[in-house]
This record gives sequence, C-alpha cells and structure tokens, in this order.
Amino acid sequence: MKTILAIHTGGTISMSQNEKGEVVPNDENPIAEQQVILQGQIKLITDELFNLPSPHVTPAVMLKIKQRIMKAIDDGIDGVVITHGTDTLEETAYFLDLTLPNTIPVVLTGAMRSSNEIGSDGLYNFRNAIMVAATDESYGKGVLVVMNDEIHTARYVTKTHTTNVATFRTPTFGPIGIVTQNKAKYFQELIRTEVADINHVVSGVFLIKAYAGMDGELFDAIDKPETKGLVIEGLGAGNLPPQTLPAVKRLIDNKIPIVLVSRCYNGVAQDIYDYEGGGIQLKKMGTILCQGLNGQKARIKLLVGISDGLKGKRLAEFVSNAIS
Ligand SMILES: NC(=O)C[C@H](N)C(=O)O
Repeated sequence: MKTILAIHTGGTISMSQNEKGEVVPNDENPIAEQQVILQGQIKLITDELFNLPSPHVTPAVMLKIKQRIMKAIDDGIDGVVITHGTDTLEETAYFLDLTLPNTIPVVLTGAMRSSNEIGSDGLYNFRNAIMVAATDESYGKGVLVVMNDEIHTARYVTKTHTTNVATFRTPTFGPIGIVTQNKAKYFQELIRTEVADINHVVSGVFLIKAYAGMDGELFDAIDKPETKGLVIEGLGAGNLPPQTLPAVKRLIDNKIPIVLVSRCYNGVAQDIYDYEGGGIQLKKMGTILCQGLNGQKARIKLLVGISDGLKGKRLAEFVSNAIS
C-alpha cells in the first residue's frame, strides 16, 4: 500500500460559505478531516502546514512547502498532494517543479467552490489528486496539477476563469492526461530538464505588462539598486511600444536581467519583428526571450535562477529554455 502525504496550505478548498454567503477561512480545515477517502487502498498522512488564502502565499511560503516535501522524500513517502488556493496555485506548482528533484509524484489541487457550497469540487479534486499521486505512471512527470478531471504540468498550466470549475488550462500544449473511472491516463510526455535546489529566495523580481501607448514610466519606477530582475509581458510575439525603449535600455545598462514573454494566452515569445521595439531589436538590446511560459511563471523561473546564484549567460540559458 502506498503512503501519500497531504500538505494543506489553505485556499477555497479549505474554506466555507457563511450565512451571508461570504467565503471565509475556517479554523478547522474541512478537507483535512476527510481521512476516509481511498481508505484501504492508500495510507494518507496529513500535515496542515498553512491555512492561507493563496493571494497571501509568497516565495518564502513556497520554499517552506518545498522543504517539507524534501523531508517527506527523505522519510520514504511515495507521493505528495498539496491543497492550495487556486489564485496563485500555478506559481507554487512551478516553483516546486523547478526546485524539487523529480523523484516522487507531487500533485497540487484546489477548489473553486468552498466545502459547504452546492457542487463543491474540493473533495472530488482532492480524491483525484491522491489517486494520481499514488499512480506508478505519475513518476518522472515533474510537478502536476489535478483539477476537474484533468492532469496538467506545473510548467504550463494557468488559471483562466475567475469562478468556473474548469478554470485550469494548458494553453498551446493541452493537458498531459485525464482522470477517468478513478484512473490516471496520460497521453503526453514531459521532458524535464531543470532543477535548482535553492534554500533561500530573493526579493525584487518584478512583472510588468505591456500595453498600447506604454511609455517608460513604470520601468523607471523600478530602476533602483534593490531590483534584481524584471519580466515583461510583451505584445504579440514579444514586442514593445517604442516609447518604452530608453527606459528598458537603462535597466539593461544597470545589469538588471530582463525576461520577455508574450501577454498572449497562446503561443510563444520570439524574435520575429525587426522594427523599433520589435522582438529582434529587443533581443539585440539584451532582453532574454522566454518561450512558452506566461508572465507569472517566467517571474518564478527568474526568481529561482537568481536565488540559485545564476548570472549573465547562465541565467539567460536557464530562463529562456522552457520548451523541452
Ligand atoms: N478558488 C480559490 O482557491 C481562490 C481563493 N481566492 C484562493 O486562491 O485562495
């Protein structure tokens, strides 16, 4: 029988609706009490590590989750499930994907409806996540996200709807598998290349979204010694309005690594256009084009790379290599 560790961190899956219809955190975690599911098939151990709405989750919290999982790996646990708020679930999932050894299945899940709402999806997702974590085929696939009968890779999954239970999607590539008839079925492989075994996290890594008519004001606002890195969600295939360029150039001259992704939902950032502010020119200026990650994931990757002590060319290689 496999032993699975469930680490609870909070979020709607651990919340309930009060008499006024407001969704609020609980002192007693309703999901942690569900010890009975999959009884007889799996030995479930639980740890209520945090009880945080996920907008309260920081990279320091992510690091604590990583350290708890490392201890579980040392203790010989067969798989780990993490319950988490959905707002920042994709960031914690990708942080863990980048920082954990790919030895046992690690699966994140959450809920869009709290524990006492009609059609609550928490217990169902939790049960599926435990089952996926205990499946032999889940080994070697990196950190996974299981929600609404789908299995996604931490690297690409993103929250796409504010309230719908089908909110988690993998743009461009699609999910890696599905859960059907209580079984995990995989139909895509993930080749995983990067692990940065960090034990501290830096601050001062920012994310800015580009827009029509943007100028340099926001870039100038972060041009200070504490700034360690910046991700820009560029336009289309990875372009910027020309008025931003002097400020972007100043940041590059001040040795601040700048990563460029696309603000588009699908596709990748590329050096295609050679006009003022086009991707070709931005690459020549020294921005790092990161293919396949959204802004929030690229920020996590940049933060992890900098926390790992990477600089210059090595940092650029680590951050840009996302499709493999
Ligand atoms: N569905 C959820 O979990 C959303 C909630 N605001 C959270 O991220 O904690």
